[in-house]
Amino acid sequence: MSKSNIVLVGFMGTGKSTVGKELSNRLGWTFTDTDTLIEVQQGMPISEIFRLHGEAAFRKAESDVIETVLKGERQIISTGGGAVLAEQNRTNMLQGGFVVALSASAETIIQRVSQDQTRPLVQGNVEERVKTLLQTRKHAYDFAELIIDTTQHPVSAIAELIMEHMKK
Ligand SMILES: Nc1ncnc2c1ncn2[C@@H]1O[C@H](COP(=O)(O)OP(=O)(O)O)[C@@H](O)[C@H]1O
Ligand SMILES: O=C(O)C1=C[C@@H](OP(=O)(O)O)[C@@H](O)[C@H](O)C1
Ligand SMILES: [Mg+2]
Repeated sequence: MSKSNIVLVGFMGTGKSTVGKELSNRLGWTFTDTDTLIEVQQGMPISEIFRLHGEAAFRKAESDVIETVLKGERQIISTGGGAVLAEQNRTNMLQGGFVVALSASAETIIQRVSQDQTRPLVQGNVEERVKTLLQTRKHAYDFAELIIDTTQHPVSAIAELIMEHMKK
């Protein structure tokens, strides 16, 4: 494989953080979750960053982290669901890594994100918020080099699919 990082993108709840950890364990590559890095840098959870500083400040931090992290190599980089919205981030991802998009059915996403109520963009009526955002971001992940629907697959199978693809 010519590219030295794997970048996971996709809507909230498609499994980027979970699959990223699994891939990192299997490949022995460093695991980096951009959300976790931002939380460590700012010393507070994502929900607090949104609440105290607003989404725009979070997006700026996210772009900075993506640019910095992509300078390294042999990393599995799990991004947040909105990281792909900025064109510069998409350009950096494609330049610095092999970009894999994870997807899932709306029902699956609703079920998965309902179990963890910390995501600031899907507070309140989770079903309605997810459906609206899914519509807004319908084509946001199309730029990826590989797209995997995770609805019917366990995490281990998704990691294997990605590893199989890297061998080609
Ligand atoms: N393939 C899968 N099958 C079943 N549950 C999954 C799968 N991938 C992730 N999950 C679960 O869905 C939830 C969201 O996963 P997470 O990795 O945080 O997604 P993301 O980082 O894309 O928002 C977690 O509870 C996780 O255990
Ligand atoms: O879709 C989004 O805009 C967001 C997704 C979250 O990450 P996950 O996709 O890992 O849940 C996190 O970055 C933040 O809450 C915003
Ligand atoms: Mg995540």
